[in-house]
Amino acid sequence: MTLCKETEPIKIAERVNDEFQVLAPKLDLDTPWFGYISFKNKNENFEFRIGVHADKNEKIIDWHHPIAKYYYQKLEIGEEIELEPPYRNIQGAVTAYASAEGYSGYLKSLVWNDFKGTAKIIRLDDGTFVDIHENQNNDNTKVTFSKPQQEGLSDLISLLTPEQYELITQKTSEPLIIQGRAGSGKTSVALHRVAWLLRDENEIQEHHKKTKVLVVMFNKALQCFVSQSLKSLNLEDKIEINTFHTWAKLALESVFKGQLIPLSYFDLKELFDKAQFNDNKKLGLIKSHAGISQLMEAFVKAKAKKVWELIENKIKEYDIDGIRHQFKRSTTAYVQDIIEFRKDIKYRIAQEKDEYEINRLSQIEIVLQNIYEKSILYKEELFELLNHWEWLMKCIPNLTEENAKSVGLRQKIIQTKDKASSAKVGKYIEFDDYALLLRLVQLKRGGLPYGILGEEIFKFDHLVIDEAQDFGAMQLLVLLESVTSRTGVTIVGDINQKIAPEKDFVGWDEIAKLLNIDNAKITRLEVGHRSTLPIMWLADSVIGSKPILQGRYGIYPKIKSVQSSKQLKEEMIDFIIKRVEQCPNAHICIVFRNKNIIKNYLNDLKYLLRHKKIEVREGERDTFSFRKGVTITNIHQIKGLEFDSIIVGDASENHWPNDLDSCRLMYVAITRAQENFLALHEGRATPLFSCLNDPYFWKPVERFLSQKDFKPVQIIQEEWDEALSVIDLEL
Ligand SMILES: Nc1ncnc2c1ncn2[C@@H]1O[C@H](COP(=O)(O)OP(=O)(O)OP(=O)(O)O)[C@@H](O)[C@H]1O
Repeated sequence: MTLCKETEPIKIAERVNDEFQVLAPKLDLDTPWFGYISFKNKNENFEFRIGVHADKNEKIIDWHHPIAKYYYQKLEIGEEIELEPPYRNIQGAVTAYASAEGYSGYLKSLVWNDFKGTAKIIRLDDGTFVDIHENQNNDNTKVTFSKPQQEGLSDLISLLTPEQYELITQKTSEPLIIQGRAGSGKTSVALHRVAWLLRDENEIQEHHKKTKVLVVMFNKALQCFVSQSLKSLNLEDKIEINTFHTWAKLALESVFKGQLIPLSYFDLKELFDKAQFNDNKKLGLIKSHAGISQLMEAFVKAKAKKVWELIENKIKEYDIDGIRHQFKRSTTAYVQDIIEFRKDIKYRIAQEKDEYEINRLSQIEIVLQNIYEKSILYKEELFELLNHWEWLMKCIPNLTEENAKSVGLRQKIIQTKDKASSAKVGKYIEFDDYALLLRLVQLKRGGLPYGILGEEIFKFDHLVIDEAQDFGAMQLLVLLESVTSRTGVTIVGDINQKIAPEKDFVGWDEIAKLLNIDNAKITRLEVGHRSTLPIMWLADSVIGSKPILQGRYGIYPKIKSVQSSKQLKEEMIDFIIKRVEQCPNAHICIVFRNKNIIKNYLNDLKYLLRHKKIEVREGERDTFSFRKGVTITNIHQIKGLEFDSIIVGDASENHWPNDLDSCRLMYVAITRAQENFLALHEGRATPLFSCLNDPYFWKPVERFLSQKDFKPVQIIQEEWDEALSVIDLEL
């Protein structure tokens, strides 16, 4: 079916709708294709439809195809394109391009661009099509259509901006570091990049035993949210996606085979209280300092030297043919070297017939086995390392002797809990020890062990770190060492959303240094796509960031004062009922900074909304549900997530004073909202919203939104120079 010959956008949408109904059942997709581009030269018209999957018979190319690049580049109508080989015979001027979104085989929306301009057509619930581009206004309730239920990151293959497309398709010869505004698509770009790389056989070979791509984040609920989007990206079962905590725990369990017991925050508190030890948070922080890594490296190097001297000494009388000299002696990975050495000796024994030779080699094997067993006492070595206060002071700048000694004492309390009298340490560790132990294993083995016997080393081909701002230096280092090449990494984050204040973020330049590429390109994504422009404007003002006038129109965020908690609940109910009437699939999140009051609201709201068939539930870690309805949760659960609407239920000064942590947490809360943001407060309002007292605060947004198409006005340098050039001076 040719679309480019039709000139009426509504008719085009109807034709696409017919096409979708025929193709969708066959291609088994909501949206059989999502992108369209046509171009024309003197002799020919070319038309391409772009989909997630190619279908030759239906003339659909997939989004990896080189021609799809022109769709993503959002060329100007009339712009000439000439394809690179082998498609050189395809060339002409762009006549139209469009993006389409379907739902259950029907066209849901179509953005059509041709020489007449842009049309944005949507299908209403009654099956008719309207062009909403012409009728845009600030009220998102005027055009009613069913927003589909969203249970994971929405699929945006069709919507990628040219900048996002370029990042996704960047080769792995360079690491990708992206920082950017909330909702600018960082997580989405990282996942699409993995999907892109997994399609390209030259980049990542799929491994038949273990997945070769690791995606790590900090927040459990975000991991669940993102996991729900993997199917549409064709990434299900192809990647490992985990929180750092779970990934590190699993990795350590395979090393220690059940000999580790992590201590919770409460266990630690009890331990320190009992020992009358002041658990100074700062002391815990020392463990995630990059200096410890240098110390560890020096420590392992020294051990390696000693161990090889010992091996030399012990086996020289049996090693008449100098086998020991044939083996690799890495500066740090001596445990792996011993494993290889022992494997070879075992092989020689198996081949040998001569009894004397077998005995001789067996003696060597016994020595190696004994030394190997003593070399994998990682917990004991960590204990030794942290109890050397002089070493700690050398590697961590400005560390006082008192604090250095306290680090050791603290470690003693943890690691000697319930230990057997014959052992140096017990089974207990704290969360920060995960990274330290893994790093120690990596140094001594050259990577993390893998395979039934644990003798092989496994590395990922590609690593994605999401929410990088919440990782400590040691955790980042462990992750970066788990990937084959440091260029095979995608790291994304936003310092304004740092909600783990106890960890010092190493900074973007430092990450580039850790990657050993000091000049690595750090890309910044500026446009927030999740929230409307008014919501982003407020969020940027809360963190004092320079706002940008770009984005979707929408209604203004509200802050309301209430007199009692009864009235607060009434306001919530009123908001929820109205919003669900407008948008039945909306997922509304009520968020509190104070975790302890959630249960109280949960029960009351369940009761008050019982007749409206609106589900109310608590959101917590991996039990977080992303279905329509109401989720009540605390601020630390929602980073990276998105909701139709956000209500902050305790927006008073008590809970949200004007400090850095509050600013960042409030920024996270505001930017989770796609359409609506409401803050309610009993008592004095948080000073974070004082910008709203400025009568001019919304003026720039109002002016911008009143423009017909919301493109920011760009002034190019020449225009600027020309406008300001002074030719005659009237003196
Ligand atoms: N080019 C785009 N067009 C339309 N929507 C987009 C685009 N890019 C991203 N989005 C949408 O914006 C939302 C935010 O995307 P994503 O979660 O990837 O951003 P983020 O930068 O990781 O956000 P945050 O920092 O807040 O976690 C998602 O719903 C995503 O589908």
